[in-house]
Amino acid sequence: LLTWTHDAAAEAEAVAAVNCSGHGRAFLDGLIASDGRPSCECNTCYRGRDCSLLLPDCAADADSGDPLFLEPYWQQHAALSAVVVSGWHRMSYRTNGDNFISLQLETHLRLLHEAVGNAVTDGKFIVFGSGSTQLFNALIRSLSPDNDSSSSSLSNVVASAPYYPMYKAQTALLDGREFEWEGLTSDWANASSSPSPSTNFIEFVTSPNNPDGTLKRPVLPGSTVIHDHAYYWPHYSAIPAPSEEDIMVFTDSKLSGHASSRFGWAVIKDEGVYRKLNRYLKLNSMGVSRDTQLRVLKLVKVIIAKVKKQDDIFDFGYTTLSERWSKLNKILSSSTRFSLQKLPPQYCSYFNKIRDPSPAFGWVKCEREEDRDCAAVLLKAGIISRTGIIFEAGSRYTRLSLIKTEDDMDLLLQRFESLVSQEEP
Ligand SMILES: C=C(NCc1c(COP(=O)(O)O)cnc(C)c1O)C(=O)O
Repeated sequence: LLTWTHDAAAEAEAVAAVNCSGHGRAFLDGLIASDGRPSCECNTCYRGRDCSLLLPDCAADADSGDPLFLEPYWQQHAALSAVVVSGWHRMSYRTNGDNFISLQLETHLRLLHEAVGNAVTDGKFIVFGSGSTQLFNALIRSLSPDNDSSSSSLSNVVASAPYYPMYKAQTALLDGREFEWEGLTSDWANASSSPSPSTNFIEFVTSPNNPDGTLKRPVLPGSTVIHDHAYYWPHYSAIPAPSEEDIMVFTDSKLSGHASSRFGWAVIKDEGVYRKLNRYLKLNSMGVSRDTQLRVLKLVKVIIAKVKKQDDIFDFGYTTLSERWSKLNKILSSSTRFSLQKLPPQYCSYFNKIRDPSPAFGWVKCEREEDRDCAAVLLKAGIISRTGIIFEAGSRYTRLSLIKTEDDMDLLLQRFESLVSQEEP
């Protein structure tokens, strides 16, 4: 018999029942409409009280990697994935001593990596971040010489193009005396004189890569490598073998799709780096919200319980992305103006089969000499993409997000089909 949770449950179910025509949703903390009920928050190009109006000639927005393709999965598993937060849930600053993490959640993340087979965590430490974004600079500072150390060496932070722009933007913003952004690995790898031994290189290696989905390896010999495995899950990539790197970063934004919960984690081999990281996170934010940790624990438990069983999230995600890729590839197969990255089918230990690629993003190249600004060409055709310039890959490339809502994907396919149909045979 429910007592004090009854009203909270009723409130949550009432909001979930608000009709947004399948082109939006209402939230408990959404704006209140004139009739006193939470408003629908509509998908791109949809408007009206119930999101039923599709704006004509509205641009398809394929810019951000907003992982809403997984929203239907959680709506289909509402009872399993909901969590009620009591008014007195974990009010203290302290959780499990000084590292601010839920031991249950840490245990379940280890179980998840074991079940999926994408990372080895035995004998390694785990640290939580408010998004993996918070962990990038935490790691750079923890891997750089202490500013009070005698060594004058700096950490040169580098990445291979095309790379996730956040690495450069954040490092430049938070630039400290101990480190600075030093550009492309290729410039250093080809440098005539190898970097002086006192120079410490920190290399971001994103595998699978954002924007092009390729599985990447470090380029610079002797560099300290941060392996960003945001997309090393079966939705997006074959899992040939578990990653056993010394520094690995993951995010729930791409695992369950809960980008707004701001939850990432790092798997760290070296205890010294682990301790420095913990100190950074204590001084920077005193840990990740415990409300978020509770919610992520619930989601991870659902994912683990369904691993390799009927309707597990990885099957849902891979099936959804594969269908989207086959439609996009079909449209572009008849184009001589645009091409997409070509990734090989690969054996996946999770599905135990050779599988087609299903990366989160399409990496489009404009092939015509005159189409130098590829993002501008697509924008003119009503497609918002993310220019290759910010990935340091030049303007002839542009990125398409394939992980947004079904509505976004439908609009993108419509606009691209129309654009390609205008090509002279
Ligand atoms: C949302 C997008 N990127 C998220 C991302 C992140 C962000 O993770 P958070 O945990 O949401 O902060 C980390 N690493 C890589 C390689 C990523 O691509 C994007 O590129 O549009």
